[in-house]
Amino acid sequence: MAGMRIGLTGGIAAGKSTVTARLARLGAYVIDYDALARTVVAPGGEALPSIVAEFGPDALNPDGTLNRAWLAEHVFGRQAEPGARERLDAIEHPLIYREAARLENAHPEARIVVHDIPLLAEVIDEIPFAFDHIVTVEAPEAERIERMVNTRDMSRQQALDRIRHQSTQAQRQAIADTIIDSAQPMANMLQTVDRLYEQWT
Ligand SMILES: CC(C)(COP(=O)(O)OP(=O)(O)OC[C@H]1O[C@@H](n2cnc3c(N)ncnc32)[C@H](O)[C@@H]1O)[C@@H](O)C(=O)NCCC(=O)NCCS
Ligand SMILES: Nc1ncnc2c1ncn2[C@@H]1O[C@H](COP(=O)(O)OP(=O)(O)OP(=O)(O)O)[C@@H](O)[C@H]1O
Repeated sequence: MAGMRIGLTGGIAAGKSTVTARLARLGAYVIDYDALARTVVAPGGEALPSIVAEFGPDALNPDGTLNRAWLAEHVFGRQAEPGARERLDAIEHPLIYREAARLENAHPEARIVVHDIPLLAEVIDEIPFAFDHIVTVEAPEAERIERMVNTRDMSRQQALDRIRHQSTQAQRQAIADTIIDSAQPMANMLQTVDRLYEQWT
């Protein structure tokens, strides 16, 4: 691709979507990996039959859609079998990368392409893209837990379980060349994003 490819990551509820929304407004083309993960498990999506083969028919709701809460409990929950999350990732990740490549190819005009990848630190050695810059959005764990409990209908335990299955801030910072502090006031954070975009263009 002719433009610049940016990898954007951060812990759960750190503020990635807030940052990517701003970047999209400034003109970047954003590829949202959480959205791609939802596409591949949608009815008719390629991952769904493999998930049922791996985790059993309980992984589906009666209407044939993926039972996300059931699966989240079985891959992130206290009682999750060891390796369950890795088995789910092995099904979904190759399909997500293929879809991301297709989207990129469909937007050759984009000068800045942002891959919004919550798990970039986990997949850095397997992902088939090279990034010109890697940005991580970070806020203290206690603040992220508050955000999840207050705005996402998650219990404190569910928030902690999700964090436990992710890379640490130090691991994300080790792969990043830019850190956006999302504990600072929103207006300041957005200004930081605007300045970054200016540097890239
Ligand atoms: C297990 C699933 C069905 C749970 O769905 P749920 O609606 O509860 O969560 P959602 O998809 O909205 O994800 C919210 C956040 O959870 C975290 N998360 C999601 N998957 C994973 C994972 N495999 N490992 C660690 N954290 C994860 C990310 O921070 C993500 O932003 C879903 O997360 C999933 O399909 N995960 C595997 C695919 C994946 O790797 N997704 C991340 C894209 S890189
Ligand atoms: N600088 C900030 N100051 C105050 N609140 C913020 C700031 N940045 C983000 N938030 C808030 O934190 C919450 C989580 O932000 P956002 O949804 O962007 O995170 P995310 O990293 O995309 O989450 P996920 O990992 O679940 O995809 C939102 O309610 C958002 O408004």
